[in-house]
Amino acid sequence: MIKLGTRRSALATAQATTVAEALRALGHEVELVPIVTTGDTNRAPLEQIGGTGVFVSALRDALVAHEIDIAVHSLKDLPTAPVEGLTLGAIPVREDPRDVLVARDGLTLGELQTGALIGTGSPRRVAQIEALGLGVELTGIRGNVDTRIGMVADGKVDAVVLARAGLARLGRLAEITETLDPIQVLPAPGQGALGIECRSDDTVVLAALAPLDDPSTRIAVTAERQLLATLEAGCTAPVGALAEVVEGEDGPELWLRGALGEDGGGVRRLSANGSVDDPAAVGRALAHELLEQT
Ligand SMILES: NCc1[nH]cc(CCC(=O)O)c1CC(=O)O
Repeated sequence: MIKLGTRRSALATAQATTVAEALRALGHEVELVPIVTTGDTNRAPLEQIGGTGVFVSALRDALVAHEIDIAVHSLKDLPTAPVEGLTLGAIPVREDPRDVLVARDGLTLGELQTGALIGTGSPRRVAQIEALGLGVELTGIRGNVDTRIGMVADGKVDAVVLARAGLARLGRLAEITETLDPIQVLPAPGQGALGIECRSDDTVVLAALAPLDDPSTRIAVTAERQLLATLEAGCTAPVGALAEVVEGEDGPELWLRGALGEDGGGVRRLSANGSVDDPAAVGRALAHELLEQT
């Protein structure tokens, strides 16, 4: 029996259930174990209570304590620093990584007038939307996907920005009014991908997870996460990154785009192509270029 730990939110449960079903389809017995994290019980702004890592540490503690064998994370919430004794046993095929707008009356970003209120608690989304110069107001909000969409329905804000992947997993794609082009808003590193964590010495679970891994997704998110780590940025930092394995003239290549919000407003943006054999090097190099850009 494989014990799979999950947070109780609708999104976390949907993600955990998908992984449990995939493992069951391969003939494994899987039990879901609910875990409560600080991020679920404390409604203060994430920056005050330790960033999105708060969603993760309780699950990691449960893994180390053998209370669970597998933790399913949204990869974008997983801190980049490695944890002794734990490893990502599988990174499955990622969902569409882009951000989306859910606005009143079917509006798109360009149709929101000066002074319109957009709700988002993400410094990355704030930096990139402000840099578009639309004259819209941004206000910090928190809460699960349902709460955030509810703020649009209640008229508290004109629009919210969310990850498309979350809405896909909750069956709520119909509420999207615009999918944002990464040229305007680059998603968070790892957005849309799941990270399935287990103990590094658990050979039985590692073997069970191996068929769920998608090498192209792993390559892409490795570059994105190394870019984030090199910028020494936390999960709530104004950093966007998106990598793809594309077909180049001499075979597959890694294409990485990065965005870094600056203190005084404005966003630095750069792109690079590199080798799929060393995605971390591609992420590191682009991070250094972003830091040197003035
Ligand atoms: N920050 C919370 C969070 N963590 C993962 C997702 C969506 C799913 C994903 O990106 O894999 C979301 C919601 C959102 O940003 O709208």
